[in-house]
Amino acid sequence: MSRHQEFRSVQSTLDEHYYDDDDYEEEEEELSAEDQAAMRQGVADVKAALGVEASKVTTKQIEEALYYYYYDVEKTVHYLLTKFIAPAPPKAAKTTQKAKPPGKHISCLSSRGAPRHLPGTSSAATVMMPSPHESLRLYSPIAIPQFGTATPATAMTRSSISAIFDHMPWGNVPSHRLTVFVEPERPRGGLMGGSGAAPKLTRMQQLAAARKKKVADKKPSSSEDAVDTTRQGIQTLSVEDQPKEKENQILNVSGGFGKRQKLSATQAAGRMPLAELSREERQQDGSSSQHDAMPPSAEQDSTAPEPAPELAPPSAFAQTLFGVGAHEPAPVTTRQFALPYMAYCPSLTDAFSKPSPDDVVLTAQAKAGKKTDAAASSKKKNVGVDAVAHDVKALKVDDAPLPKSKNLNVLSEYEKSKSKKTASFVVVGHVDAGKSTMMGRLLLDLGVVDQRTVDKLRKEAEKIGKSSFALAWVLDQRTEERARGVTIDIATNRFETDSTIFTILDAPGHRDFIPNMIAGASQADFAILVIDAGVGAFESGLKGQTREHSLLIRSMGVARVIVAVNKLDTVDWSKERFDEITHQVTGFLTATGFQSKNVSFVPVSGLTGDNLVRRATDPAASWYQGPTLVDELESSEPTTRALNKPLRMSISEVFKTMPSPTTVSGRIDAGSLQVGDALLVQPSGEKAYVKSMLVDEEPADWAVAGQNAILHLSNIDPIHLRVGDIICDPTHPIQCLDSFTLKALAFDFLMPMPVDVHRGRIHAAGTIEAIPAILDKVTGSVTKKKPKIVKPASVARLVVKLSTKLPLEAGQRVVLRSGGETVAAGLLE
Ligand SMILES: Nc1nc2c(ncn2[C@@H]2O[C@H](COP(=O)(O)OP(=O)(O)OP(=O)(O)O)[C@@H](O)[C@H]2O)c(=O)[nH]1
Repeated sequence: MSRHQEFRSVQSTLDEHYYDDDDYEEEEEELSAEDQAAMRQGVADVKAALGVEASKVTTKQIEEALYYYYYDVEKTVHYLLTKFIAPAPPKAAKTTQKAKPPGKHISCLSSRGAPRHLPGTSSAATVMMPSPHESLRLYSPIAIPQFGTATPATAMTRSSISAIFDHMPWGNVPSHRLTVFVEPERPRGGLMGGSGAAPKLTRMQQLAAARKKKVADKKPSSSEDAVDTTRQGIQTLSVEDQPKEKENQILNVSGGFGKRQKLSATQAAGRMPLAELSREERQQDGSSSQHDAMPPSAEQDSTAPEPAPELAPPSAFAQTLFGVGAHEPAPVTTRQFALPYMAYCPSLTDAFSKPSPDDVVLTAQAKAGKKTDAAASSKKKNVGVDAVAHDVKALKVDDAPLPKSKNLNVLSEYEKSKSKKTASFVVVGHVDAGKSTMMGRLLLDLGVVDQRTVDKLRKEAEKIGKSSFALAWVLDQRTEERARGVTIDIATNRFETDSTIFTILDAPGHRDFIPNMIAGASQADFAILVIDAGVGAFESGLKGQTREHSLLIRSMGVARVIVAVNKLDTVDWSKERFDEITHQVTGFLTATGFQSKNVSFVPVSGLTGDNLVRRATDPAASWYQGPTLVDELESSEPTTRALNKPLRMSISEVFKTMPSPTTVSGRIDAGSLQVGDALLVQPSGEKAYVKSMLVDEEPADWAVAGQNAILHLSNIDPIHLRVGDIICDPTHPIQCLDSFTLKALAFDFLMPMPVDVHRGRIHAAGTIEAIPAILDKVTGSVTKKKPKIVKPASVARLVVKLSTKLPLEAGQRVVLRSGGETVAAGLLE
């Protein structure tokens, strides 16, 4: 392909890509009067300048040259001289061919993008000469982009095309006159417009970019190299190079955070950028860097080495990622800013980085034992001694000394002791039956609470319009309970008679608090069932919690119940009313499973105290000459104690006391314990030791089943202790189960269904998974296998699955509730 063909190809490509036919307009109009005048003057001037040589060129040639040089006489003369009058001798054939006026073969672009030729001549046929500026713009490598992206064809031929015009005089423009091309601002968002954000890459471009990034990432020989590279980069980010010592001094005093504060303060004061701040600091130090001293002109000189930019110190995040590096010089550390918690050592990891206190003790004990043997066998070896010394040292640091045990025979101590009997009773009954008032009055009459206290409570109760609840407030001590006038949780108190120490468990009557009532019932030896003798109240109670509570206490193993027929003062101590209630409740209780010999009735008024501690003074009550409530309580024999069984104590409360930050209280259900004993807490599985204890509020060395004890524990964190947990003998631990079989009395229809499982103070979600059998109530033998449903009042064997593991074992009493109702209760098999 000849150069001309090559150029035409390029030209056509450019035309094709950048010019629409619509934009192309032939300028066929005549010269304006102004142009004609300029042309006439130009021709005259050129001819005058050429002198005799003017005869060698035609007027038309002069006009065309003038036109294309915009009437520039000097350029026109130069052109005519070099082209027509005294042309340079041809160098070679090829060059000669090159010297032919290109305008004969090409049409060129004006600055507007249209060919400039003398009006009245054909664009294709007329000699067309691009101005030097136009040729530069067209063929300069930087000129192309202004029209958009060059096609591959133009890119390939661009360099070769520029050579075409090497010989042309208008190509020899002095460098100082060359157009300096400033690349125009690219349209925001690319040629297609858009937001100006990075254009969306195509799938192919994304893949290419990912591949490129992958190759770039692989460049460091190893990951360490990469980290080093990054670290070096971070190091170069440091603002400070010179005033290291001063910086270190500052940090030695205030630490990294102090430095950070200093910087922040300065920045805040001056509102200067970090880079300027750094320079400011250096100047203060009197050690301006070379870079700082450089004048702005020098900084801008392109021949000068690229000045190091003002760099920010590595961010705290970068330092967190890459650290400081042991080999790095101290100044780098001066730019460390303290992050919150950077110096914090998580106690959890530390907690497991060392042996537990128990492990240390056991190891020390084991080694101490071994040491004796080792010393006897080989005294020459001092290794064991060092080990024991180390362990002893560890003991001093980590562990509280273990409580000493007196190694008592607790059961024989209990038998020898002449202490009073102990008994716990739960007070149950329908809401507002008068349970709390009755217990408050009992405590007042027994002298446990003095009259002044009750008067004070009465005044307080009067303020909120609840003066009738003054006695109830002796037990209902919570603000919410007092405000609402209902008991919410079990309230405990204690009193003594001549023969027995009683613990009161005052249960809430409201159906919303049945779980708390169950918790109270699980600790009781017997129960007082309070019935409101008022007209209508008894009847509604029998349908409500009188019935449910009776069922529950029986299911919880309570065999003895004293029925206190209360508020008889409101019915004028009517004997008929009392007899009626006695008759109905006896039938109901015996149907529930209580033996009639274990059920007794006392007509009382909790408000006045009649027949509680003393006999009724109201003459209307003279018809009753039977025992008072306290008499009934004293005559109630507590159930047999499981003294010889493994220790089981359910936790009622966890609290702090002076002798121990970890104190628990509860009733000992089985077994015994003494100070110094090791205990196991389930379900946490944590071990603890009995540091000291109180039994019935008196310091004691031991405690047995049936007693309420307060234990001060050591070597355990309170986090492992919760209300309802079981404290047991580590050698005979209670198991934690998530499935069990229950022999239950149905209070409602039962089938495979979700239930709440209550045992003492703990409860969890569960499901009746299967009903293997219906049992005979008396003999316990199977009457029907795998029933689909269990009717109320039937006894059935149930398989219950729990959502979580609970400390459970055979013989324990469990209550199942569903939809806020008690549906079954029974014994774990
Ligand atoms: N007239 C009379 N009123 C009584 C008697 N006993 C209690 N009351 C009143 O009955 C109301 C309820 O008494 P509480 O002792 O709060 O009843 P409760 O059974 O403990 O209530 P909950 O525990 O919330 O179920 C109070 O206003 C008492 O003054 C009584 O023997 N005679």
